Order: sequence, then structure tokens, then C-alpha cells
Amino acid sequence: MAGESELREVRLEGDDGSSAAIRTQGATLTSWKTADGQERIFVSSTAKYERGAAIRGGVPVCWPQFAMRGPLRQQHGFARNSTWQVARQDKASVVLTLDETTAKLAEGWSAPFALEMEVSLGKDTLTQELRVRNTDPTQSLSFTTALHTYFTVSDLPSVEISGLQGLQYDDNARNGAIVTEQGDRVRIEGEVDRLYEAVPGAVELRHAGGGVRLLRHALPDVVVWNPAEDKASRLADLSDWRGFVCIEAAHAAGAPVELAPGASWVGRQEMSKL
Ligand SMILES: O=P(O)(O)OC[C@H]1O[C@@H](O)[C@H](O)[C@@H](O)[C@@H]1O
Repeated sequence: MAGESELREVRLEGDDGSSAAIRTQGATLTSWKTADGQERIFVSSTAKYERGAAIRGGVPVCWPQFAMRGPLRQQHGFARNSTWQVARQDKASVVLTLDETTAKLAEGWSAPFALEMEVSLGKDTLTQELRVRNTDPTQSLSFTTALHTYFTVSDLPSVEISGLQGLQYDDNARNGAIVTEQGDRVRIEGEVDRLYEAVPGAVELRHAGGGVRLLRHALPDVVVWNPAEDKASRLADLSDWRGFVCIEAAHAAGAPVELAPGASWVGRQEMSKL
């Protein structure tokens, strides 16, 4: 049975009539409704709201490693499985924090750190800023990361993702083959699990029911993921693989972020309605 702190949800209201919800469980954004009433974020109806679990859907924070790109044996790290603290909140923004004393640390992790996640609503936009500080006085801190956004889509076959043409990607649905994106629109046909490297500008998602533009700062790479039917059937907490596509702003492909003792890093994504 989850305690109250795991189930705590912070709700935000934007001046433009938009709203958002963030769980202390993983600092996971679980809803962004634009002023037109459209829900832009997908959460599985069978997601687990339990201490130590990650929420299937929303925007889990992958830290201190994306996938298995780091020293831990825990996919996507431990920030998404940890209960964060609410540090500050007002009507349209919230800051949540996590450090080594409050996190559910993965086996093998001993470095101290201070994380902040700020979520804020603006006109037709939602911004998430992840701030990382190395609180160790002598050792450097190394990490990979991603904001693992599950965008809700009305009709998966209508999905078109632009902004990736000509870029190289690791195709994790094809044993990590290195491929160059030829098309100007990526479509979701079967399992898609791609890590696009060094994406220079905005990525746009369009589907029959709407669209979103994703801008990134210090998160150079972009992951596109949908498991399709076969893989989805092995994910017990995923209700509907046709209801979403993940577009993940990441620092994952090249060298990890290296923070000197006392140094800080800021990564940000801004989603806006198209
Ligand atoms: O099931 P998890 O750990 O939440 O991961 C979901 C997916 O996350 C994506 O970021 C990865 O590229 C996929 O390989 C992975 O399957």
C-alpha cells in the first residue's frame, strides 16, 4: 500500500486556462491540458502508483542514466522510482527536489547530488527544467539523462514527427544498427526505438487530433519510442500502446555530462501546442 507522500499530486493552473499535474512519485508530470481542454500527456490506465515504482506514462525523469548507458544495472536510473519533495509551489509552477538522502538509490550508487525539477505553465506551453548540482567537494559527477515524455495521440497511424531528417540514429529495435534518417516525417509503423544524435532544432509531433512542438536546451539527443503490440504485451503496466508515442529529450548518445565538484548543469524542455 502506498503512503500518502507517494500518491501526492500537485496541480497547476495557467493564466490561459491550461492545467498540469505532477506526482511526487518520480517528479513525474502526469497531465498537461492546454486551454482548449485537450490532454497532451498519456498515462497508462494500469500505471502503478506505489513507493519505489516508476509511473508508466507521463514524463518520467531518467537519471543518472538513460536506458543502460551508465554504470547502473537499473534501466533509466533511480530518479523516476524515488519520491521527490515539493520545495516551492505557486499557481502555475512547482519545484521538486531529490538528493541522495531522499532517493531510492540504485545498487552501486554512492555519489551525493542535488536535483531540482521545475515545471511551469505559460501561454500554450509547459516547461520542465531539470537542474543537477554535484554536491561532492572532491569527486566529479557523471550522468546521462532523459525527460521521457509520453505524448497522447488520437490515432497512431496518423503520427508524423518532423525535425529529424538527415540525422543519424541508433536503431534499438534492430540490434543497435546505425541508420541515417531519410524521410522528412517519421511514422510509427511497428516497433520504433531510436536514439537520434545531436538534433539541432525543434521536433514537431502531428497527429489527427493535434500537435506539439518540443524545444530543448542542453538535451541534444531525441529518442522516439513505441513498443508496438508484441513488446507492449510484455509490459504489464501498459494499457494501450496505440495511445501514445514517446519523444524524449535526452543527453544520452555521446559522452556523459561530467560535473566538477560543486558544479551545476541545467537541462530544459519546452512543449508548446501546435
Ligand atoms: O520500460 P521502461 O524501462 O520504462 O523503458 C521504456 C523504453 O524507454 C525508451 O527510452 C527506450 O529507448 C526503450 O528501449 C525502452 O523500452
